[in-house]
Amino acid sequence: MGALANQPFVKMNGIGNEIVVVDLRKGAPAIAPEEARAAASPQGAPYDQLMALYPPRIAGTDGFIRIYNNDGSEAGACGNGMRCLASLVFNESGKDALTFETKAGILNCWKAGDGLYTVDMGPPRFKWNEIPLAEEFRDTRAIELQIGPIDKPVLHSPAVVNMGNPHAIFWVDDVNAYDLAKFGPLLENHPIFPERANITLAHIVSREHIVIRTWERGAGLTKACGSAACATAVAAARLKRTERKVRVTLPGGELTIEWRADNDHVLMTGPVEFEFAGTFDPQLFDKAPAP
Ligand SMILES: N[C@H](CCC[C@H](N)C(=O)O)C(=O)O
Repeated sequence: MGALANQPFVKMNGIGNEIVVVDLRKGAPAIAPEEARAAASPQGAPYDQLMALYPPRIAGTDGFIRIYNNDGSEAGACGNGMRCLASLVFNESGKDALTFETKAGILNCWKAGDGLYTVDMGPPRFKWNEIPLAEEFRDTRAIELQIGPIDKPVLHSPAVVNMGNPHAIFWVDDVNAYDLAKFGPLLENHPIFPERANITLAHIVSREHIVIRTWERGAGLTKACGSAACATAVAAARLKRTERKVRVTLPGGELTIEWRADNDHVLMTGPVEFEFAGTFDPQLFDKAPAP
């Protein structure tokens, strides 16, 4: 019958990034793309990302997490979703620190006080074939890619970073001055990105503050993308335009991102919000929409 029929879920958000968490620790098959799309429909629980928690596969971890975008595709990492899911497991377990296995690696989470949670997103990756890009670029701090007229590009020379998923960051003076709903899908699906990419517009306000807006791979415009905030902070620090610890303002709120010098890991700290709990109606999945 699939994984989600009759399954209880929790609807949350991480600074406006719409997250649904399902606890499949009792065991369930992997979620099929059409099931993920049906679950995200208005009759289900509309979300940007669905976080599915499975039993641990590695001793010492608290679970294995698979992450789905609302178009049914699977994501390696989701920073905001990790905080939401971790907050539920913190409440249930009374632990102070949690470790989860994801497709992007093993991630640690801990309580940062004042209702904030920190996720260690691991180290960023910069090699062209790790992003991945379709062709070799030696310097991924700025790659040759532009959109708009050739002699007067609208957006150009993004930094690219893999933060558990592929990101391209375009530096601009005003993140609201561009039609991201128009340029986002073109860039997300550009042939230079064989696995597509999350597309971010970033304005560096000061050495400690960046403002961003993101078109997410597989989910479109969202109010916040945690891994994009991490990727942007790292890309700006690589260009020596910011410190390694910055405040990142997203349409839905603020995150603190720190790229540690000692172990190269990126730490993301922010709040979570509980919205409501529900159960997926099995009928949703009888007539799962075709791709
Ligand atoms: N919203 C997420 C990122 C989802 C990434 C996803 N769109 C992909 O790479 O497929 C976050 O807070 O990090």
